[in-house]
Amino acid sequence: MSERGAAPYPLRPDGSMGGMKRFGSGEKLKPASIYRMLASIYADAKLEWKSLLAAVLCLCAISLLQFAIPQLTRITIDSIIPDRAFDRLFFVCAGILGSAALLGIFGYASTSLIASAGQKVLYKLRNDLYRHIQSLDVSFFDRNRTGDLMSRVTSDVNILQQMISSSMMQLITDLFTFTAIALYMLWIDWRLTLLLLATFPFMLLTTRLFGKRMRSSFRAVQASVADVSDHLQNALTGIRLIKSFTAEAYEAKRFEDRTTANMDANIQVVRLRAAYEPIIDFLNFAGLAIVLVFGAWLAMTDQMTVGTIVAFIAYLRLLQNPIRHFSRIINTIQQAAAGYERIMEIMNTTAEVVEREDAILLPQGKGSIVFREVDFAYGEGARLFESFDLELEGGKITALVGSSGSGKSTIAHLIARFYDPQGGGITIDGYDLRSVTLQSLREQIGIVSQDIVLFNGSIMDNIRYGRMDASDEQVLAAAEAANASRFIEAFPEGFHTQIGERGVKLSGGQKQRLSIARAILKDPRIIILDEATASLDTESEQHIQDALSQLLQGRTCLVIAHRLSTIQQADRIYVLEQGNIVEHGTHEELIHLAGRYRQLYDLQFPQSEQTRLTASPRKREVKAL
Ligand SMILES: Nc1ncnc2c1ncn2[C@@H]1O[C@H](COP(=O)(O)OP(=O)(O)OP(=O)(O)O)[C@@H](O)[C@H]1O
Repeated sequence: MSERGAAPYPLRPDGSMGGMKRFGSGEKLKPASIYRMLASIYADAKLEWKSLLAAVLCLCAISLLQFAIPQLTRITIDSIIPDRAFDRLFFVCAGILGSAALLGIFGYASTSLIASAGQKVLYKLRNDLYRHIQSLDVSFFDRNRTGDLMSRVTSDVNILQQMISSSMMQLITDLFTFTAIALYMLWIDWRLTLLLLATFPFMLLTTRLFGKRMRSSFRAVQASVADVSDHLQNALTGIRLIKSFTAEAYEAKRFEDRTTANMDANIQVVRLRAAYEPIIDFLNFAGLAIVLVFGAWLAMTDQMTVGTIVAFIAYLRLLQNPIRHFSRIINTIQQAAAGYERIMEIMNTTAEVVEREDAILLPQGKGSIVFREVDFAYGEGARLFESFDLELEGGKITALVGSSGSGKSTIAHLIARFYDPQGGGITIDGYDLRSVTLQSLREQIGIVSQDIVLFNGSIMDNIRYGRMDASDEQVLAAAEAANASRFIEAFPEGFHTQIGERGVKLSGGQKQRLSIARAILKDPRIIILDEATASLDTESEQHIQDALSQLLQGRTCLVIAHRLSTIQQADRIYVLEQGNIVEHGTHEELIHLAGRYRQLYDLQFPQSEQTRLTASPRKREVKAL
């Protein structure tokens, strides 16, 4: 197997990740993209239009109540106090308390309605995103970092959630309140109102200037979060490697570099916010000064009552609230828009390996696999195969040997259609892989490799992964055939023993037998063993060999092996070097050919060299290419 894992296939020279761009480079986020985000999110929210409508009505009521309370103050100052109307004080008191209670009720209703509609939209978005990521092909995962993808599904979606649940509601309330109050103030005294509103363009300008800078800082924050989670993911899964190389200090330093970038980006955001808020506060006070000075002059010249000035001051706060909140809301919206773009990048990435519209179900046949004039390169890399031909006879065992990087695993990947060749074609029983559905193709292929993935769950669940609808009896039979029953039953909880991160630990050989049981249960027509016994000791290898011979019976098998002891029974062995077949034949034929295979064999079994010298030099009918 090639070394995939620690550093996935790197970025292209331009820093891009193929289908998907990387973020954090300060690209421009246009208002149009914010609008598109809102439109698309709220298009999804249409499903929830009844709750949204009810929430909007609640918000209107909140705006009216917020407008009404200062009116009570004005009435008290302007008419109740001068008239000494003690009896009306009760109504003022009841009015204020009643309005406050209603504000609470409408606030509760609108918050919970919007929050639950928002949650439902995000639930859908997160699941769509996950489903879409799963539908993308292997090359997408080669190009993109796991931690980065994880942060898109988790933290980017969370930011959107924050925006939908709290910020948007605040924005809507503010807009209603602002419009109602501005109209009222204009009606009462348009000169004072216009004077007051003169500070608003400055506020908007400041918000806009800071908004631009904040946006790129947010992107940097989000990109650094992705870097941190990517590093964590790599380091935690590779903790054994780190320890064996005592690379803890080196890794800690690399982690520190990423957290430093994250800290710097966050500090930048805080600094911007810290500079922005005092400017807005200053403009707010300028508004207050205008109301007080100009209002006092109006009152002194009997053009306005004191009550109206007090109401104006109360309204001023409400009028400024939207702008005040706007900075916070705009932050969240900016963050959400950056997150949304990152999410949409994935959603807009399409798989390269796709099913044709007229794809048919691959019929059950003998399972003969033919590569005809196949050209293949990974991504933009150098060509690995050129006009490559290969035949795997149905129902027979074919082995691939050759030096590391010669392309053995790639052949397995091409058969499973993890990648498509750029030229030529691959057929199974005469059906081009591109003409059949992916499901029907992959259902007929079982892959057992050296890297065994077991999920958190019981042993039973893990074997059943091979065929979800299998009965318990079938799972037990598969485990028996894979020589796994004995060790499974030795656990106190038998097949219900939990494995994975928080369950029991299994040895390499035990894991391997579970993966073979899984493949036996799947009962595929084609089996690919990719270095399946590479890292086992002799004892467990014997168990596994027995299990494997059960698995291989009557199927088309492709065995990729470095250890030549495991493939001597193969019907045909191909020796691959740098994407070319250099020899093929049976084990005996290749030994007598005394070529590359013989060379590899002698390296692994030095005592056979002696045998060779004494063996008759009878030439077999061997094809050496
Ligand atoms: N996903 C990938 N993206 C880019 N290049 C890849 C990818 N997988 C493999 N390669 C490259 O393709 C070549 C063939 O790799 P492959 O894994 O098929 O070799 P192999 O014969 O199976 O090697 P080994 O015996 O070491 O497993 C190597 O040069 C490898 O670096």
